[in-house]
Amino acid sequence: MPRTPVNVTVTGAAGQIGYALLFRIASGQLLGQDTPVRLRLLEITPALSAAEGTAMELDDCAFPLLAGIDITDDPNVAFDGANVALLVGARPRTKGMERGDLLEANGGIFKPQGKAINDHAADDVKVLVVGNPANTNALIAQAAAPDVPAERFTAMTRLDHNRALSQLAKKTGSSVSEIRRLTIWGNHSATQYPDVFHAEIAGRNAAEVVDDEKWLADEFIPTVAKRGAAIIEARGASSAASAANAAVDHVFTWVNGTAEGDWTSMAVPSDGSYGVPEGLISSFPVTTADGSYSIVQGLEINEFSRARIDASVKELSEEREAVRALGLI
Ligand SMILES: NC(=O)C1=CN([C@@H]2O[C@H](COP(=O)(O)OP(=O)(O)OC[C@H]3O[C@@H](n4cnc5c(N)ncnc54)[C@H](O)[C@@H]3O)[C@@H](O)[C@H]2O)C=CC1
Ligand SMILES: O=C([O-])CC(=O)C(=O)O
Repeated sequence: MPRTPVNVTVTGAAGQIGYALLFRIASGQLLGQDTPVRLRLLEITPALSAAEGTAMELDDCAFPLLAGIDITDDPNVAFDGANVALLVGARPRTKGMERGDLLEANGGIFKPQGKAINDHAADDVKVLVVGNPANTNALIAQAAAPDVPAERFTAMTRLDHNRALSQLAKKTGSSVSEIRRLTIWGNHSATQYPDVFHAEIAGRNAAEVVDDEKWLADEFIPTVAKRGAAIIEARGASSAASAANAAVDHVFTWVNGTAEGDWTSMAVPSDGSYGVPEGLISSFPVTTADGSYSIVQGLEINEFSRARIDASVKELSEEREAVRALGLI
C-alpha cells in the first residue's frame, strides 16, 4: 500500500444486486485486501439519485480500500479506464414479453456498453455479465468490442455452481469445502447442466458417493436449474445477495486463481471444446492462474451428460441466431 487503485465499473448500481455487491467490493473482497478500488457506478438517469444514496452509505463505511466513487449515466464515462466491468443492470422480463423482445431490449443496453468498453476501458479489462440473459448479453457486448480480446467477456454461472455445491453437500452430509471439480455446463437458464460425474467429495467420486441417478435427474438438476425461480416465488424478488456473492467469487477466482486440483464454472467464449460451437459464451469447467482462465480439457462425457450439455448448448445457439437476426451481433 498504497497501490494504484483498480477501477471497477458496476452497471445497475442502484438495483438490488448492486446494493449487495458494492459494499463487498469496497471492503476488498473482490480483489483482495491489498488492492484499493475506485468504483464507477453506471445507472439510468432516473436511478442516479438512488445510486447517490448508496454512495453516501459507502462513504459512511469508511472503507480503507475505497479510493473514490464516480456516478454517471454515461457509459463512456463509466467504463473509462475500467479494469473490471460488472454488467449487472439489464431489462427484466415483464408480463407478456417474449424472449425476442427481451433480447432486443437488452441489445439496447449491452451493445452501447460493449462499444464504450471497446473505446474507453483499460487494456487489461475483465468483463463479467450478470444481467439476464447473461450468456447472450455477454455475446452482444463482446460483438460491439472488436478491439478487446474476445476471451475477456464472460458471463456468470458461479451462482449455479454455488447452488450445486450446497445441494450436493446437503445430500451427502458433507461440507462444501470437501467438494471439488463440480461443473455447470451451458446456459445460465433452466437448461443448464450441473455435472457431478467428475466431482469429488473428500477425494471420492461424487456420483459414486451419491449412487442415485434418479436423484440426480429428478431432484438435483431441476433444483439447481430452477433455483432462481424458487427464490422469486419465496422471496417475491430475485436472488440478490447470493448473486452478488457469486459475482465476487467469479472475479476473485479469475484474478487470484483456482486451488491446485480444483476448478470452477464460468461462462466463457467456446473454443470448440466438448463440441460447443466456437464463439458461444457457454459455461465450462475452467482453471484460472495469473489472471487468465483455461477450459479444462480431456474430460470424458458420458451419455447422461452429453444429452444435457447438448440441450443447453442448443438453446444458446438459438439465442445467438435470434440476436443475429436482430442485427445485434
Ligand atoms: N447470472 C446470474 O446468476 C443472475 C443474474 N441476475 C440478473 O441480474 C440483473 C440485475 O438484477 P437486480 O439487481 O435484481 O435487478 P434490479 O431491477 O433490482 O436492478 C437493475 C438495475 O439496473 C439498472 N439499469 C437498467 N438499465 C440500465 C442501463 N442501461 N445502464 C445501467 N443501469 C441500468 C436499473 O435502473 C436498476 O437499478 C437481472 O437481469 C437479473 O435477472 C440475477 C440473479 C442471478
Ligand atoms: O432467475 C432469475 O430471474 C434470476 C437468476 O438469474 C437466478 O437467480 O439465477
